[in-house]
Amino acid sequence: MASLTAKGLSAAPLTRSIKPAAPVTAKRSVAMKAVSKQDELKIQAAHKAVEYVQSDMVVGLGTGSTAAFAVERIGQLLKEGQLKNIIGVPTSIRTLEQAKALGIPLATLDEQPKLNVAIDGADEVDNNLDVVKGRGGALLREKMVELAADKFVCIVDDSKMVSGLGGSKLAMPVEIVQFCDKYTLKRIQSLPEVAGCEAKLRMDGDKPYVTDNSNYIVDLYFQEPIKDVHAASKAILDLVGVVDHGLFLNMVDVCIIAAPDGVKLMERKK
Ligand SMILES: O=C(CO)[C@H](O)[C@H](O)COP(=O)(O)O
Repeated sequence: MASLTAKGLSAAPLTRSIKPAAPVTAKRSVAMKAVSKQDELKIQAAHKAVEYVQSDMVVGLGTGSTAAFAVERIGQLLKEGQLKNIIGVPTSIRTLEQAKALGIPLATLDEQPKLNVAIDGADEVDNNLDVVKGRGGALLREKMVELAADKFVCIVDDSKMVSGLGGSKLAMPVEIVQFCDKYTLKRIQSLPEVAGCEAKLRMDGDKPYVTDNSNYIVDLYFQEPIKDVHAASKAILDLVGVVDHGLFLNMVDVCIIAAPDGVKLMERKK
């Protein structure tokens, strides 16, 4: 198990002093609609994560409802002049469009191969800070961008915490090429490293869901947490036809977890 510290946010190693976020109320959200209690937690985690962003940084912009609050906050700070000269590297077309609308200057990994920080949500987080991502379908670009960042800050509400990955009984996604998808799906499901999982092609209405990279997604459903996530990761990735999967292992540096009783921070010790 990785060595982690859990601590209150007052002890967080943040250096930039910025105007504190306006108190989160049920009236505030990305689209200024009423937000749920869970969205309030996501906003708290997102705003805390944005304190890692300083002027002149290249920042990975995650995908999903939690990450969208961080993107919104970065846009707001740029507009107010509290942040300057930020370049965002979006992890999906959705995020690219949101960031563009907010006026955040953008680049690709081709143009900015080295990022200072990336901020993104997750679907499951375990005590080692290994995470499942990609229920929003953006896993490949997320993994590429987040691996290129000096610091990957993961932001979640406490509903995402699990004792073992796969334990939420929700999907663990695998991005595959479209060619002979049923063949690849069967090969994934037959791997001993994911024995007992059920594999389903992700659908978008009556058609397969297509990722930003024109691939399909196979969602794996587990009854029990995955026994050996590293073995599962390698075995899935070794299959020809698989592009990547939603197990993000040894990648998260800091996880900000918002819960009704406060916001906590867990750090991976290097
Ligand atoms: O990996 C992702 C998208 O591919 C998201 O970060 C993940 O699904 C969490 O999303 P949300 O913050 O909406 O719960």
